[in-house]
Order: sequence, then structure tokens, then C-alpha cells
Amino acid sequence: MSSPDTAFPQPHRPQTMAEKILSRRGRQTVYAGDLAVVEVDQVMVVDSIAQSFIQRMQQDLNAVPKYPERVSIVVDHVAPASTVSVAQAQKEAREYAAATGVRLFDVGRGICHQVLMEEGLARPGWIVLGSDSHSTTYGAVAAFGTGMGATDIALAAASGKTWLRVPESVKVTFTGELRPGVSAKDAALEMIRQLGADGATYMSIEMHAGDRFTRGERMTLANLCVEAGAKTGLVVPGGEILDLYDVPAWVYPDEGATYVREVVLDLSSLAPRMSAPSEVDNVHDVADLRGLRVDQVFIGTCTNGRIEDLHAAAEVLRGQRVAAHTRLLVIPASSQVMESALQDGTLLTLMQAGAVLGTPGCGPCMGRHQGVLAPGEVCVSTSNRNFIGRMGDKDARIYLASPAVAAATAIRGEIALPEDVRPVSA
Ligand SMILES: CC(C)[C@H](C(=O)O)[C@@H](O)C(=O)O
Ligand code: SF4
Repeated sequence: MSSPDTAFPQPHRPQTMAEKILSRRGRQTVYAGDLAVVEVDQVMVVDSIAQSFIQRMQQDLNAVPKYPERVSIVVDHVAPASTVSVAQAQKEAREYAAATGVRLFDVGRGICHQVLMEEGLARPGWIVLGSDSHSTTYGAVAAFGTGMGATDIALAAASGKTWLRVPESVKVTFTGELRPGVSAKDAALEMIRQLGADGATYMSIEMHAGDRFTRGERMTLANLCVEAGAKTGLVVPGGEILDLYDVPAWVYPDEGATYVREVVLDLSSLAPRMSAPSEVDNVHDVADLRGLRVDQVFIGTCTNGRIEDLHAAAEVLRGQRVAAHTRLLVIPASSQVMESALQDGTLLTLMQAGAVLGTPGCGPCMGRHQGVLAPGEVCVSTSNRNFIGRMGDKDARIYLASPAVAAATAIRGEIALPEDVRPVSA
């Protein structure tokens, strides 16, 4: 795997993180608005796009991946396959991986973004392109992650490079500390509300959080950035990221860099938040939505399907029962998450409360299988999108929330806060 090199001309004015990474990986000093041609450290292809990717590679470009070790195919969106045509597409993806030597993460390994992160295939200063819009998630570890279509992805796989217009940056500074029961998801939803669903279109959201937030929490923040239209979402390295990775000094933004907008978000004033149908920036206090009857609760996805999310849910669900009229689906984001949750007893706690477990992967997040919604049904989900028809019927409604709020809602069978649920002594 390539490692960003060190010899590099000095920039002549202060740079944002996006400008820093794209300059370094393109070996040319660039600023917002410039065109950058950069080395790509990892190309990620998901099952739903694999067929078009393979077609572009073989028929349009007549090329093989230049660096097979820099390409990963993940079977996660509809896994295990739901129809014969899905099964056929996945079969072709497997055959392609075997023939070209690219990595394959097959059914059950987990959601693309979670898997790449666990496998060390996104690192500080890297450029990671994914055939999936939530590829902004890699910004959690200061990798410039971004989503692209099958054609651009294929070009990057074939050439090892890509070209990008260097994005302008919005600076988001987190201050204060979260109160108990309030999570990074609440902070992320509030950030999207303040920026607006298209408030950061084609921009880099540069998040300054000091040593706050774990890697998982940073993934939640960076994941949601695309819901403000962002090209990428970069969290300035701090806290446990410094223990987990070698962070090169050059990824940090310069003092005095240019931002098109600056937002300060005081975490200490935040209450649990919820995004109501059918735009992600339609964010309210959970307290204001309390009492709405809920048919399905879904805990999982690349936003909130990690071990810490399952722990937060289990803490609320321990010794409780899911309401009789409500289904609780829990789908760990990866096989690693599932194994940890099995080993530490979290899965047992969840199952004893009435949760139904699914294969690690995207599950019903985009309404393809494993829990699609009927007309009129209401779902509280820990995912990142609540658009009309996202999880099934166009007349179903989706509310986005943290794992703790989702768990409390499952117990009450209506939108609820963790504090609404009687705590059970361990
Ligand atoms: C299937 C994939 C291309 C899609 C995306 O781009 O994000 C999906 O993951 C989603 O969340 O809507
Ligand atoms: S979990 Fe949902 S948002 Fe994440 S990649 Fe899968 S479908 Fe997209």
C-alpha cells in the first residue's frame, strides 16, 4: 500500500484539511476551486454497483485494476441475496474478485464502511473513493473519503488516480461535553440541521472536536456529512485516533485557513434529537415527538451499528420487553461487531428483550430486504436517511435517532426518551 510521501513544496497560504490532503496526494499545492489529480489509496465497490463497475472496467475501459490490493468489493447492501438477479450479480462480483485479485468481503462480513475501517483500509491522509455516498465516513480517521459513480470508480481502479475539484470548507467546532443520554448521533443530527440538507453542497465539512469522540463516534459524525450535501467530512485527529493511527503532521489544517462558513456547536446544551420525515435536516427534540406510535425500530447501519451502539441500546433494554405491537430489528454493522456483542453478552440482553437479529450488512436501511415497511407504518431507525420510500412503501414514515432513543422507543412502542423507561437494576 502506498504511503503518502514526504518531499513536497510548501504551500504559500494556510490550508484547510481538504486542501492539505489533496495537495499532498497530488504533489501539487492546491486550494479550493483548483483541480487536483490525486493518488487513490483505496477504491471500494459495493454489491449493488459491482455489475456496472465490472462492465465499465471490462467493456468500456478494457482494463484491469492497476493495483488490485487497492480495490475492495463488499457484498453488504442486499446480503444474503434476496432475488435471483441479485444472486447473479453477486456471483459475478465473486468471480471478478477471484480473477483480478481484488479483495472481496462477502455476505456477512458487514457494511462496507465499517469493514474498510476495521481492516485498516482507510487511514489518516489517505484518499478513499467508494461507490457509495456515505464514503464520507472515512473522514473519521482523517482520510479524504468520498462517493463516486461506477464510471469514476472504474477509472480510479484502472489508473490508480482520480481528479477532483478541491472543495471549499465549512468549519464546525464542537465545544462543551455531551450530557448523559446524549450521543454523537444527536450532535450529528444537530449539525445537519444547522447546516441544512444542501448547506454544504460539494464542500468539505471540517470538524474540530479536540480529543472528544471515539473512532466510532467520529464515524457517525463523518457519515452524516453527506446529508448536508458534503463532498467529504473530515474530523481533525484527536483523542483515541492518536493512539490507533500514525497521524502525519501534514494532515492538520493550518491556522488561518479559509472557510466559507463557521459553526460552533455547544454539546452541553444538546438534548436527544430526532430527524422527522422526510428530510434529514428536519430535526427536533425527541421530547417534542414523544408518544407517536411506532411499528418498527431498527438499530444498525453504517451510522450506528457498532459495538458501542449495541451497548447503548442494551443498557436501556436490559430486563425490559419490546412492546407487543412493535418489532425491534438489530443488525450489527459487521461480523466483528457481532462477535464482540456475542462474547460480552450484549446479544443475549437484546434477544431477551425481544430483539430480532439480522446478518451483518445494511439490512432494511434502503428498503431492499429484511424489514421493509408497509403503507402507513412508522419506523424509528438509527440510520441516516428518512426520505419518502427509503425503507419500503412511500406512505411509511421514518424517524432517525440514536440507539438509546431507539431502544426506549421499542420498549414503549411509541417515541420515547431513555428516561421514560424504568431503569432495571443490574
Ligand atoms: C447503494 C448505494 C449506492 C447507496 C448510496 O450511495 O449511499 C446506499 O448505500 C444508500 O445509503 O443510499
Ligand atoms: S447501511 Fe444504509 S446508509 Fe450505510 S451503506 Fe448501507 S444502505 Fe447505505
